[in-house]
Amino acid sequence: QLQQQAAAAAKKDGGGHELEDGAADADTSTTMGMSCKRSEQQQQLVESSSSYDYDYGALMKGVRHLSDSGITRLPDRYVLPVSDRPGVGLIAASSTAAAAGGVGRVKLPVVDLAGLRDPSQRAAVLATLDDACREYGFFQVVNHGVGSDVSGGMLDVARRFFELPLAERARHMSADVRAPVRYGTSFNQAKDAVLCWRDFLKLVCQPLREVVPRWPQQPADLRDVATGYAAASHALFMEVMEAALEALGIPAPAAGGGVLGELAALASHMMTVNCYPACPQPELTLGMPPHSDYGLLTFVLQDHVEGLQVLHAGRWLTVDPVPGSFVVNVGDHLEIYSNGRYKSVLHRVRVNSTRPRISVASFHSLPAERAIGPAPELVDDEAGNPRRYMDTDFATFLAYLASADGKNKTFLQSRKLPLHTSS
Ligand SMILES: O=C(O)CCC(=O)C(=O)O
Ligand SMILES: [Fe+2]
Repeated sequence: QLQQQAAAAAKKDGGGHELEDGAADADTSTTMGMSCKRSEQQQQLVESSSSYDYDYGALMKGVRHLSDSGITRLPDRYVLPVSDRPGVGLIAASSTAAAAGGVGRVKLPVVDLAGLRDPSQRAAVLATLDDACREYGFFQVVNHGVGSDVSGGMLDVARRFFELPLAERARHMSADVRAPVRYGTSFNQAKDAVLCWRDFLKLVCQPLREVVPRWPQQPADLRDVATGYAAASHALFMEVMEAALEALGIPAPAAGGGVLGELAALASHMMTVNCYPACPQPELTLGMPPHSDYGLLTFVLQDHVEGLQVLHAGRWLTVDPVPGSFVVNVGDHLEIYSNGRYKSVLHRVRVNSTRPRISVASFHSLPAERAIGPAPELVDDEAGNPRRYMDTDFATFLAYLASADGKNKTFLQSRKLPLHTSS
């Protein structure tokens, strides 16, 4: 029976794509085509919503294994169609965006947490944060107080995890997307028609005390280091979320109230440790396809190697890595909660031929079953601020996947109220 399942999985893998039409095949010179990629968390939900079986064959060895084996040519499974390759600049349908096209660099707006903590500077920092979330959906935080022992230690233990023998890493492979620990490769290895040049270790971080005993025991310090890092990331998330709510003009609730109170009581938190090894033909593939993130805010810690690109005004901008800073981006839930004021934007990861790259992405949001809609404070028909999104929870997400919408709209687009679909 296992063999049958593996065969079925391999077949789906080869072009099944029943929930994902358009991702690889669509005309990617339009934003719509590009938008069909779902976020990692969304992919997970897809896996959990269909009885999916993995092909535990050669594929599963991942790209670290391929890179270590010294290949000089990119295997066909990783070669993207020409229109999806990273060097192709034309990514938007509109002529202005097409004219802008291409690839550039960006120094993300800087949100200084020391300034945020200083009453005389807080308003100015909030204005920077507000601009960044509207314009880019991305910013970086500095002076955050998370020590280099914590963040540098996390990157270091991540690197050592991927240096473990494959057999040790493979102990954590799991088809159960809710497993507190999961090791794998590509974006959604069971479904990707073209694989991505990425291996990952996914750690569920909530409730922290309960899940840590299920995390890897190798390297021996991983649990300790990742626990400290997860706690720091959660604390940072709470502080930045509080600032974002203030910037949005949502009054601070009485202690324990409002969204912040809910998050303090119960938040969802997942960490993905990404490994992008050196790749023999980086211009033919991607480490991660264009996608948006599903939660409220994502905190990305990256090493000194660039690779993250953000879609802005029709161009892919490479984010300059700033050692010691966190890259923060708005997820789908915050776009909805802010009634469209903040943008959950597409981003992707490029790889290169000489330098392996490690990143750690922490996804923070409300619990999956909590319905999220625009904050009432931000909806005011008379002031020209009608409600722009329907309420959204896990169940509506699954319904979207099963619907025709899932084939040609992003999840976010599918949650927009009809009046505003063109905006
Ligand atoms: O590797 C990166 O810099 C970004 C990772 C990312 O976008 C994700 O994990 O969702
Ligand atoms: Fe992402």
